[in-house]
Amino acid sequence: MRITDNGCGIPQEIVGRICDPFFSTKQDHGGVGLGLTISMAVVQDHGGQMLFAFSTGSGHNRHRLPERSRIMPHIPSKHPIFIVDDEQRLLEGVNYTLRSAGYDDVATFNNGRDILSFLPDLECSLVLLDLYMPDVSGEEVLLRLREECPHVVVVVITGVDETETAVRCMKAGAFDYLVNPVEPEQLIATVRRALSHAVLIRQNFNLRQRLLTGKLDHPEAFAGIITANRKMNTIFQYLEVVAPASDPVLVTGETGTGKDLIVSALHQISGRDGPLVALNAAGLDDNIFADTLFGHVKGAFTDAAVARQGMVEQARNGTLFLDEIGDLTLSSQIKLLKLIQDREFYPLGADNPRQSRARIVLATNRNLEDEVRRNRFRKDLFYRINTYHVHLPPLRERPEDIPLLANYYLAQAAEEFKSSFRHIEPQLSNFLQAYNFPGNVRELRALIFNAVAHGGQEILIRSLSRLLKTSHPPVLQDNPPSEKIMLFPDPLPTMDQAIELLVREAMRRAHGNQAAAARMLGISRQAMHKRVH
Ligand SMILES: Nc1ncnc2c1ncn2[C@@H]1O[C@H](COP(=O)(O)OP(=O)(O)OP(=O)(O)O)[C@@H](O)[C@H]1O
Repeated sequence: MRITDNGCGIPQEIVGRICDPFFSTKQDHGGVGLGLTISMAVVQDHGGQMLFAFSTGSGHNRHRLPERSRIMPHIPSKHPIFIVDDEQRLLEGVNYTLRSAGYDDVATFNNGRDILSFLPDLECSLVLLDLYMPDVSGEEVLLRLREECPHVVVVVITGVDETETAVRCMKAGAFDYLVNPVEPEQLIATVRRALSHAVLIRQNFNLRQRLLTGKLDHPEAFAGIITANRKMNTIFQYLEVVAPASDPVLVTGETGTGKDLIVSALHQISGRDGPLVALNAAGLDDNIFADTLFGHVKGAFTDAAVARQGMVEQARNGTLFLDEIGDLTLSSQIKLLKLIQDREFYPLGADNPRQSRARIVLATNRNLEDEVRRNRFRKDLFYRINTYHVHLPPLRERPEDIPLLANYYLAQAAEEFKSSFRHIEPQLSNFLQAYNFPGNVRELRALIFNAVAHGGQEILIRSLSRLLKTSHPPVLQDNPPSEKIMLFPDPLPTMDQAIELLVREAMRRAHGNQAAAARMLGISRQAMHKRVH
């Protein structure tokens, strides 16, 4: 079902349901040939449902639509803009400028009362508001909008250049205040800024809602990511909020934390109709990077017997995933920055640029801030790709996931090797949790598969014991010191055994320096000396 703002294509049953109490605007686009004069339908995203209004051509009867009939099934609408002005000429002028600039989801209102009749369900992104109107003034509309629809951005456009009024409007929450005559360029630039602001407000709002409910809209997209960790769940919620946007997403985390899985899930919920196309940038020199990404035309260089389509084009309207972005050469970074900023690129040998519609997602296991400090990663590129950023916690910071993942991989390995080792006992789980897994989930998987392939539980215990001897105990780094969690084996060691272990660990970390080890444990040097000997 498609409903457009000129009223065409409105199905009979919907018209039948809502044509009686109608809502009017000054715009008149003609009828739809159903024996009714429908002048406009405004279609909006209404939290999973659709809200729409339409009017007869006469515009005499103005009623608020009853709740029931205004709520319809969801049809996504990108950035609806409402213009409110009692002067027909100005209303049409702004409408025309917006549509000429490609904003075709625009509705017009010739008075403030009509727009207020939609509150609090007004689901547009931006209202361009005249101040001086009969009936209800623009200032009153502004106040009600700020109060009841805080996610809607309001730009005041008025013929009166009064500082006092401008200050009052800005204080009341207007995003900007423009004085007529407004140049088209100025209007478009303001609308662009206001819509970006609206996207941020909405994302913020959605994120808060999700965090409050803790629910996911697309649990199926994350089903392959085994976790019981709260932080991971919050990351899923964040991804659901930013998935429909077009700005880049940066995914960081140590090796083996599941960045690839996250990118697949993000693509799945993005609603994009193109494919997910992935490029691993590690080890690519600048020429190969450019050729792989942008392609070339036939004859671009000696061996270019045929044209090559680059990955940007292959991704179409989908997702372009650039992995190991921290390894890009500086010259490739410039090319990538241009692609992200201008959304266009030149295949090698092409005279004209091509447009890119793909959403760019980037991943790295490096600390990009460090790389920027060391002048190995461009600061401008870092800021440009850092708009949406998720950092996956390492496995040692989500110990509750270790038994889950171990059993998950054990089931797979037991099936593959026809093994009877099919369950990890709690004691063995504790043993696993005592290891810090520098290779994260990938390492855990290899450990389990290797054990099952070579004999089962005994091998797992032996491998783990060997690993534990040379590794640091896993301490959660991001909690305040008083809340640091240490993982203990089961059964617990006795007091003496625990003290002995602590002393040994402190001496190891202090490279045998007793004074330094004593400071670590908060005891005197003499006490340390006694413990060591
Ligand atoms: N939470 C998880 N649930 C199930 N499998 C996982 C999970 N996290 C990671 N894996 C698995 O671990 C392996 C490594 O994951 P992935 O390739 O996504 O890591 P990565 O962070 O991209 O690593 P790298 O930086 O080395 O590319 C894959 O086999 C992946 O399926």
